[in-house]
Amino acid sequence: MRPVPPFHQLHLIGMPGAGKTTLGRALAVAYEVPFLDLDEEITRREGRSVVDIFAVEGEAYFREREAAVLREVLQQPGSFVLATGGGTPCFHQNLEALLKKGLVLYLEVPVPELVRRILHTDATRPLLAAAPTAEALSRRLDETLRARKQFYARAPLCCTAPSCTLEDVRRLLSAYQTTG
Ligand SMILES: Nc1ncnc2c1ncn2[C@@H]1O[C@H](COP(=O)(O)OP(=O)(O)O)[C@@H](O)[C@H]1O
Ligand SMILES: O=C(O)C1=C[C@@H](OP(=O)(O)O)[C@@H](O)[C@H](O)C1
Ligand SMILES: [Mg+2]
Repeated sequence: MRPVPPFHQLHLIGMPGAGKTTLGRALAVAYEVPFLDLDEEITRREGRSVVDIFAVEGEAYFREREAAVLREVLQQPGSFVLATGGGTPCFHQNLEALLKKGLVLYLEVPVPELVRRILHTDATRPLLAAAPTAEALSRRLDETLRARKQFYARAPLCCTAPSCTLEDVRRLLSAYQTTG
């Protein structure tokens, strides 16, 4: 019989490169629940990549679609793990929607580690495209984090390990259940 997961919906938030998609997928496997990635859901509905949406329609359009698709996804029945996009909690009252429907976990990763990861990945991140060097990327991420911290800080769960593991999340979930 499938074990009951210690959450109804688990929502991962954090900066680009924090590992939301990677850890989210692993958590879904570990807890035997479906995995949803908000960027993928947007891409599927739009029939084009996030990069294309940003390039052709601009960020405001992307944020509107993101907010609409998020609300749709949050209505899905049953338990699941959701990886949001880095900016998701910061627009259109999305954080309130996330907090209302599930347990929100912030992956807090230091900027130098984000820089290392983003430089080593070939997935394009449109908001960081204007940062051609590691220094520029680092400055850009610092600024972005400064603006977003107020949103991320409202998550009831926060993993501060630079490389958050399944075991770290298990501990956080069990401490959260114990303390209420
Ligand atoms: N814990 C980790 N340690 C090292 N690299 C990681 C870790 N988690 C993710 N990465 C790498 O960082 C990059 C961004 O990960 P991703 O899961 O796409 O982040 P996000 O969805 O938060 O933007 C990918 O190349 C991924 O392989
Ligand atoms: O930080 C952001 O504003 C964004 C992060 C991306 O997701 P990841 O955090 O998964 O890279 C994606 O939603 C879009 O490019 C915008
Ligand atoms: Mg992602």
